Amino acid sequence: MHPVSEPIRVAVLGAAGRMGATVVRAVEGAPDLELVAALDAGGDLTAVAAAGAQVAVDFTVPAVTEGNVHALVDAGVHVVVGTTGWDEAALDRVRDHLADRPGVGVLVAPNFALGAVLAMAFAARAARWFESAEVVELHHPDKVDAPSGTARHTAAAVAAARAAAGLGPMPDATTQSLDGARGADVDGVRVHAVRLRGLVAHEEILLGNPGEQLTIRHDSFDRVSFMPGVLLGVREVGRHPGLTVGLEHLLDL
Ligand SMILES: NC(=O)c1ccc[n+]([C@@H]2O[C@H](COP(=O)([O-])OP(=O)(O)OC[C@H]3O[C@@H](n4cnc5c(N)ncnc54)[C@H](O)[C@@H]3O)[C@@H](O)[C@H]2O)c1
Ligand SMILES: O=C(O)C1=N[C@H](C(=O)O)CCC1
Repeated sequence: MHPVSEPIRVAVLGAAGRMGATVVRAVEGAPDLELVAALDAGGDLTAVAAAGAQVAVDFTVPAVTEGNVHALVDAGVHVVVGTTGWDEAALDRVRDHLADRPGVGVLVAPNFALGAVLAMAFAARAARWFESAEVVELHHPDKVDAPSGTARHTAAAVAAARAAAGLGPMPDATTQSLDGARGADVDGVRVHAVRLRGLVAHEEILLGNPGEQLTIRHDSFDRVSFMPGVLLGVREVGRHPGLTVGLEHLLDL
């Protein structure tokens, strides 16, 4: 007889939202996980530790997610964060906080869809071979942040790969434009955000050379696409103390 291990006790923050509600169903459907708390705006964060949660999953809003993480780290609860809007300064604050809480793990991942993580990795790998690279992200119009966390993460990875290969700025003769026409600048990579009813979450990385183009595209048609990655994060975060940024670090890419 194999010993039967106890389920991991999980709390979900933002449980009434589009992603939070999907995560609640995914946790309830996983035999090795147990949902012990589901909170939305106005909920009492101390209920998470009080319910015995070992891992909390945060799909809330950019304005509150960092505060949630610090409170949960103080309570000794591992955190899986899908909420976007993080910048380097906020990530550094969490990293510093975790240095005082050895054993606690926080995973911040802008995209939990396995295909999106692979698209980012492929783009970073291809970037050094192309003169030009731009990112287009396309989302549902209820999204509050732009560009998407995924697009920021992708552009930063493409920029780092270009810098490591010794590539300079991309060709661009634009000297006159309406504000915003050339998109946002993420480490020198242009990022364009589309908001359109009917979409869920989509990204294209366009890579150009004289006479050729490589397009890497990923589409999430349904929020269930994020669930295998979220559940992987829940199962793994306790084995990765400190701060991990990006699901790619758990996928052996
Ligand atoms: N990492 C990924 O794979 C991934 C995938 C989809 C969405 N997202 C991100 O997840 C976030 C949520 O997206 P969504 O579409 O579910 O948004 P949503 O607006 O549907 O849900 C957010 C929920 O958070 C709740 N909330 C607000 N303040 C709260 C607080 N203090 N405590 C608890 N709950 C609070 C809101 O009431 C709402 O129910 C966004 O930042 C989005 O970009 C990430
Ligand atoms: O629906 C959203 O909002 C999404 N946000 C993430 C992002 O900003 O990258 C991931 C995809 C869906």
